[in-house]
Amino acid sequence: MSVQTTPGDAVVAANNLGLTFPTNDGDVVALSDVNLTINKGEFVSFIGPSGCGKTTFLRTIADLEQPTSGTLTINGQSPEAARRARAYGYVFQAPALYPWRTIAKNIALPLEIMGHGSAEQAERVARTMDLVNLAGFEQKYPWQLSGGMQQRASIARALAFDADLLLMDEPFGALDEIVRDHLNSELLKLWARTQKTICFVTHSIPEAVYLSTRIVVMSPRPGRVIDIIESDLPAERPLDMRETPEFLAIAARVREGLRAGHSYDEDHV
Ligand SMILES: Nc1ncnc2c1ncn2[C@@H]1O[C@H](COP(=O)(O)OP(=O)(O)OP(=O)(O)O)[C@@H](O)[C@H]1O
Repeated sequence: MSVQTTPGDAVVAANNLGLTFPTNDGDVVALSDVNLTINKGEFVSFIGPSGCGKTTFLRTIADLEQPTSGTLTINGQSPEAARRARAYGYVFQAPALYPWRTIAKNIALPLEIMGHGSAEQAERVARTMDLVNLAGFEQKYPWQLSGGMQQRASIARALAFDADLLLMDEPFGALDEIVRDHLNSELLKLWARTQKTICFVTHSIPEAVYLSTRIVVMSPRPGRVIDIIESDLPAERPLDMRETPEFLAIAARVREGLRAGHSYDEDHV
């Protein structure tokens, strides 16, 4: 399945992308024949059951895994060149903050590694902490913050070097629903303010529909894209939009795609 686009706008372009892991129990096809173009400023969610290759796709974009077939470019470059150019920020499932560093020092760490001067570091830390509504918590340690605040700090860390592309692997999966709702609407505002391109992995249909301009439905064994759903929901999305018929219609289509992927498994396993 592929989506046509103007060449210059493509941030991520996968063509017949495949990735097979050799294991003791035989080959695991984590990605098979993935064709997907993600344009500048899109918010694309990846949804599918465990093992369908969502994380592997993000890790391949980030040059943490190597494709075994097909091609993948980031801003027209190889993943390796994109990594060297710091083309993306990566937010992991768990906040992964260093407990011995303050929140400000955690956010500054990649900037330190990149050799930014201390004034530049301070300016960027202040700006990104403000963006995720954490101003005032600079000198706290991770354990002094709630789970949601820690996850916001890790988003700030990914934003700090101001890459245009943000890769987010189930960042809110471990949070309770109220906090998750709040962070979902915060993330949408942040996306609107920064105009970044976001690739977002989730297991939640409402989360995918609420956040995305496009939803990529994936299925396992082999990991592949089975549907790409365009959202025509307005950019302004209050949380109660999730009860509207338009929202529920998109959610139903995602659910249908997931079900179709599941029956494929039953037929072929
Ligand atoms: N390094 C590895 N070596 C061998 N197999 C791997 C490796 N990494 C991932 N896999 C396998 O590749 C498949 C895709 O894994 P991946 O983590 O991308 O799935 P996922 O959709 O992100 O799952 P989840 O929702 O559980 O995070 C799985 O079958 C997984 O076991």
